[in-house]
Order: sequence, then structure tokens, then C-alpha cells
Amino acid sequence: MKTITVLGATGSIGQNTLDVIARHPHDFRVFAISGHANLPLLVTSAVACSARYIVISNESSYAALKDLMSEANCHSEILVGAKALEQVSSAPEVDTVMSAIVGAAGLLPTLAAVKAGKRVLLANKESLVMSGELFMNAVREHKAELLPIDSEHNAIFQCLPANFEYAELQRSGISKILLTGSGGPFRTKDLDTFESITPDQACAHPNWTMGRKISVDSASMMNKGLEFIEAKWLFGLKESDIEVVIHPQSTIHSMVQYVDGSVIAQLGNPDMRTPIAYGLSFPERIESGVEPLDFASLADFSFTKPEKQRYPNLYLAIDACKQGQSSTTVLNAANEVAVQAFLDAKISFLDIARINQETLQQLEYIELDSIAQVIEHDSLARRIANTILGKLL
Ligand SMILES: NC(=O)C1=CN([C@@H]2O[C@H](COP(=O)(O)OP(=O)(O)OC[C@H]3O[C@@H](n4cnc5c(N)ncnc54)[C@H](OP(=O)(O)O)[C@@H]3O)[C@@H](O)[C@H]2O)C=CC1
Ligand SMILES: CC(=O)[C@@H](O)[C@H](O)COP(=O)(O)O
Ligand SMILES: [Mn+2]
Repeated sequence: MKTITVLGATGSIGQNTLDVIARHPHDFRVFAISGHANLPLLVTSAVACSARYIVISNESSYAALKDLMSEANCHSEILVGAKALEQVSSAPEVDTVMSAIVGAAGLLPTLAAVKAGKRVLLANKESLVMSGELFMNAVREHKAELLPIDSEHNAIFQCLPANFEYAELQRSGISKILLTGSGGPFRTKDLDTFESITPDQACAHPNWTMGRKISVDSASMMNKGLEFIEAKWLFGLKESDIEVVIHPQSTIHSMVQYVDGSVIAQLGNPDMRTPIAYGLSFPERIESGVEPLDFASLADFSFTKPEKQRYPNLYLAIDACKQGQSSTTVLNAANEVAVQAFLDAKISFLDIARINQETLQQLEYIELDSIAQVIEHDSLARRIANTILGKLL
């Protein structure tokens, strides 16, 4: 029996995680779940999975949560604040932590799980984008077990040889990592019409059902840029080892190309319960609730290169990755500010890349030698991005 904490339990990944866990009541028990604004779902989830602890970010939600809990006859214990997230991620009873808070807020609780040597199921790609080298050093130092949940990285993990050693592509005969992306809902949309894109249009992903922030990132392909950086740190890659390929059907979740001409791909229906189940049960396999692929009804597989003009955010991210940690931290922060402003209908879809680019230009590159410096630099980038945003309003 494994004991699990689910950070971000009210989100898309969090709910899929609880769904997989509920299918295996003899294998997994839930220790703690966390949520932020969606208190009703937090309470129904806590009742359904019998969570011992519920963690919320803000004291201001406490009274409303208490009321909802007594109405639902929910007996979980409430913990509040950033330190409580770290506490339930590092508690001795916990074996596995699902890191599924969206954005920079996920970094410290995920690191707490790493430092406690847990099995960490990493959906929160922002942790690696913000602090890749420091994060991976902590994984090694504390002997944590880091398993990728992001579908592409989970696919790559499945396609690598079992004896793959970090950064040793040549030794395993690997010539390239092929990172696939759908191209999002605007892959064929006339570029002249981009200024009028609405948040709901951007969130209507052709294949995946996800939270609104990552959905906007998929539409701009910033998601693939963040994943490029994530792949670099997870597997110890050079930028030249990674090629981004548009595959609109999202059936192939990524591939590894070998020097003998073989390409090993991981395929499946676009449903996050597959990588979640793999992370929970690794190295075993468990049932996840995902429908098997029906090859007879699959549409053609197609592949193209991502156009620079259509996806400027992807290329900003690849350039930032080449520059190093300071640039990817700045880009992530600027993008979080810009995407939120777009979702709040304050700026246009095209303004997201404008804010990202200008923030990167305004901040000098510095070495970030500690997590405290990463967080300080993230705050500085948010202030600059907000100033640029203010001029657009
Ligand atoms: N969805 C997907 O299929 C995939 C997601 N990912 C990554 O997984 C992570 C989660 O994505 P997704 O599930 O789609 O996102 P959602 O927006 O659906 O869920 C985000 C979760 O984080 C919580 N949250 C939001 N803000 C804060 C905060 N400031 N402090 C603490 N908790 C907070 C939310 O709580 P509440 O809802 O209660 O406000 C919710 O539980 C992201 O990093 C994303 O990039 C990666 C691959 C695929
Ligand atoms: C499900 C998942 O892993 C997402 O990150 C997905 O990759 C989004 O689709 P895009 O390929 O369009 O970014
Ligand atoms: Mn992904």
C-alpha cells in the first residue's frame, strides 16, 4: 500500500490522479490533497478519497471551507499556507507526491518532496523551467525518485533504454529526442485574425482537456517551449539533441531516435491517466481507465515543422534555454503574468509574446546559485512584466 499526497488535487491532473487512485483501493491511500480556489471540489474530493489532510493556500478560505466540510460530513484536518504544502509533501508517512499545482506556486512544495527523498510525480513543469540545475542536483543529493508525468516526457521515459544514464545519449545509441506537439487550436488559422482570439478559443485544445493556463500555452506553443526546457533537465540533454515536431493528432506522445535508424514511439489516446498510472505504479503497469487505441478508426498520422511566425513563444523559449537558467526563469514568470492577463481579457493573444520578449530584453542575465535567488529573480521578472503590461492597457 502506497501513501500519496496530491498537490493541486482540484485541477485537471489532480482529478485524473484521484480517478486512477480510486481504481486501486488496495494499492494506494491518500494522505493529503491541496486546492486553492475551488473549495467545493476540494471537499467532495476529500470525502471521496478519505484524505487525512486538506491543504488550502489562504487563511481567508478557512471559514468557507469549514462550512462546506460540515455540510458534507467531511472529517479531514485542515492545514493552511505554503509551509503546510511543504509539510504534507515531506511527511514521513508519505511515499509519493503528485506535483500538480500550476505555475511557480508549485516549486517549493515539489522541492520539499524532493528533499525528503520521495517518489515525485512531476506534472508541474514550471519547477524545472525555473530551477532546472538546482532542482536536479537536489534530486541526486536526496536520492529522490523523479518520474515525469508530462505526457511527452513520460513517453520519452518509456522509450529510453532501461539502463539509460543521465545525459549519456551516445552511450545508449540515441541520436535524437523527438518532442511532439499538437500545434494547438490555431495551427491552420489565418495569422491576420490572431489579434481577435478569445480566451475560450485559446482554451479549446483539439485533443486534451486541461487547465486554462496550460491550454493557452499549448495554443501559443509556449507549452512546447517549456517542455523543451523540461526535457533538457529531466534527461540531461543538449539543445541540439531535441527536435520539436508538430503531430496534430496527439496519438504519438514523443519518440526517441536511435543511431541505427530505429525510432521508438509511445502511443495512446490523449488521456493523462496513462502517464499518471505509469508514475504511480512504476515499474509495474496498472489499469488506468483509458480506452485502448483503436487503430482502425485512427485518422492519418501527420507531421510538420512549427512555423516561427505562428509560434514566436516556442522560439523565445528555445533561445532562453540556450542562454541558461536566468532566462528561462524570467520567461516563465513573464509568461505567467501575460497568460493571466490574456485570460482576464485585458490583452490580446499576440500581446503574450510581446510581453515575454520585452521582459527578457529588459532583464540582464545573472547567475542563479540558490532557490532563494531563483525566487527573487522570478519576482523581479513579474514586476517588469507587469510594468510592460500596464503600458498595454
Ligand atoms: N492538464 C494536463 O493535462 C497537464 C498539465 N501539466 C502541468 O500540470 C500542472 C497542473 O496543470 P492542470 O492540472 O492542467 O492545471 P489546473 O489549472 O487544472 O489545476 C491547477 C491546480 O493548482 C491549484 N492552484 C492554482 N493556483 C495555486 C496557488 N497559487 N497555490 C496553490 N495551488 C494553486 C488549483 O487549485 P484550484 O483549482 O482549487 O484553484 C488546482 O488544484 C501544470 O504545471 C501543467 O503545466 C502537464 C501536462 C499535462
Ligand atoms: C497532455 C500534455 O502533456 C500537454 O502538455 C500537451 O502536451 C498539450 O498539448 P500540446 O502538444 O498542444 O502542447
Ligand atoms: Mn505535455
